[in-house]
Amino acid sequence: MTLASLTNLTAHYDAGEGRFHALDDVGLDVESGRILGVVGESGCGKSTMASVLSLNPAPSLRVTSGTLAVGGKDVDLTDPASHRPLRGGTVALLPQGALNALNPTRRVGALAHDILAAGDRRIKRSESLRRTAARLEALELPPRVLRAYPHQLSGGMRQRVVTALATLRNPRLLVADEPSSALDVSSQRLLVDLLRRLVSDGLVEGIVFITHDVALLSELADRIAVMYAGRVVEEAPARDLVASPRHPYSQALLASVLVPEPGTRGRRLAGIPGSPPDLRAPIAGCLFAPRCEHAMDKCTAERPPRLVTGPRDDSCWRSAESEEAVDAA
Ligand SMILES: Nc1ncnc2c1ncn2[C@@H]1O[C@H](COP(=O)(O)OP(=O)(O)OP(=O)(O)O)[C@@H](O)[C@H]1O
Repeated sequence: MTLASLTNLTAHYDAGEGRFHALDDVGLDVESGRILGVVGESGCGKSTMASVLSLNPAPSLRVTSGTLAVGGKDVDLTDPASHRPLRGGTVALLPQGALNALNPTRRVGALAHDILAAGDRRIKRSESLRRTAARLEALELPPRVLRAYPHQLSGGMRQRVVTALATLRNPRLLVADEPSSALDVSSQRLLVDLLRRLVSDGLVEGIVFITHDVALLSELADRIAVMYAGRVVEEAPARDLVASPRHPYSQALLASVLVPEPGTRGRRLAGIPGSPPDLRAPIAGCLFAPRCEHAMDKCTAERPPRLVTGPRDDSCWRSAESEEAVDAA
């Protein structure tokens, strides 16, 4: 069952005399009880999309179209005034950087009370603390954490506290924006286990997990969406996407993290030649065409359609034409 549907999200930043077209007709579906991973290079619009999806759009961002259907409601993403009642309760953000996400001058218990009071102004402090202690325990944190200031906690504990606070109001949809990027490998693993547990225990109904780390997503996510220059270019079940990416950008992205280092058991980061397009001017065709070894004339002239085949879809003229060839045969 679909928990949340994002459709037709288009947004830009005002950049000096022009516009920076950060998101262009982005659409995503999150199934109930599932984790959707979103992956892409730095600057492709992941955090911008996370800010809109979690109903906390970046202040200078102008959303020109977009709807989020979640929990039986259709949210008009161009109208931030309508977002407040849903923020934190229906949709919540698990932000980047656990240390910066916590006010250093307040104890964890006080931060938790503020969050719960935002959803229920009459909640008593004792009730807030009781509920928070239970959530901390579920995340294997001792009750003493309630009295601690953020700087008194280790990095891994802080990340778990941020996770506890973000999910305190049992949001239906949790948007996790690179929450693991600053963590060491063992803290990263704990976080991944924790997020899986939050979904399987029903404390959150679904997660959108944003990262540039495909290897991490291949373990965590049920489905993966690949973003390039403000567009989703491919979406598929995680296993299918990792085993047989269809869009040339997905292929290049996967190759860039999965190239074995000669003579070692490690894996080398291989760059993708060229650089992402300048999004200050509208671009008619496929945004990856200038870097794509398979590009045809059509690719630079016309935006490729989104081709849905079974549980996966991609937006590439090569896929569209081979599908037409199959249909014609
Ligand atoms: N306030 C802003 N004004 C103008 N442009 C911005 C602003 N914030 C972000 N951008 C641009 O929008 C694009 C998308 O940025 P965003 O932070 O969403 O990318 P990202 O995929 O999350 O990158 P990273 O992985 O590095 O966090 C980038 O090219 C960025 O330079």
